[in-house]
Amino acid sequence: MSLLVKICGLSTPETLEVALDAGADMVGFVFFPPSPRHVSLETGRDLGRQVKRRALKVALTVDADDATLDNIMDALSPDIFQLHGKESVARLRDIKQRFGRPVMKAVPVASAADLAVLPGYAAVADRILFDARAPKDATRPGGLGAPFDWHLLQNLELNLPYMVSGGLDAQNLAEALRVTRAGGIDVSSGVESAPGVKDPELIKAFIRAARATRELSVR
Ligand SMILES: O=C(O)c1ccccc1N[C@@H]1O[C@H](COP(=O)(O)O)[C@@H](O)[C@H]1O
Repeated sequence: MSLLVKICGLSTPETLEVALDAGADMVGFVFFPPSPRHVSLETGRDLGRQVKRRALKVALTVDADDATLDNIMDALSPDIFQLHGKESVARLRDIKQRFGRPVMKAVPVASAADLAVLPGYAAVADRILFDARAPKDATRPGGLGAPFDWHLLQNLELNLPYMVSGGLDAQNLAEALRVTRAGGIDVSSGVESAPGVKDPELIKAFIRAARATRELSVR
């Protein structure tokens, strides 16, 4: 299986086009007002139309209620929901049932104890995204450009596809993949010149570096 590359937090037609042209497999749109990458429903609708099946559209939400998800479904019609809050296993089940879309559950990682939630989520989620646990006083639970200790996943046995994120960039992604054996990588800050400002050259460099790791065994 080939490596999945997700570019997250796209908010302009220009940078979305760069990511699609460069061969991103997944493009992520953040629907979380405190984030510098937040997009309105209207912008999400326009960006979603622009994708034209060239990549999977991912809607990133944080503990969103049904009404919010209804609106996102209507505007973006995402291929996947990325649930980046404290959503319970039961909530994942509800969302899958109600919206009929796969869900990728973000699991915050700071220590081995954080992996105890995996059996519960693995029973329902379609994919797991391991991200660095945000500090307690952070304004958002992700998108902070901070890595976690990838060695915590070194001996992971998970019967589900998984991706890693958190502080990845073109320079460190190969090592993250080598250690974690993840099937995909997800980036936001590492392809930006400032929070929320995507840099076309960094997007291209990230995807180029990811494709150069093809010889690594991935899952
Ligand atoms: O990008 C955001 O602003 C964001 C807000 C709330 C939850 C998650 C968010 N981003 C996700 O966080 C990880 C790591 O991002 P980074 O590369 O360290 O900036 C990634 O999955 C983003 O999709």
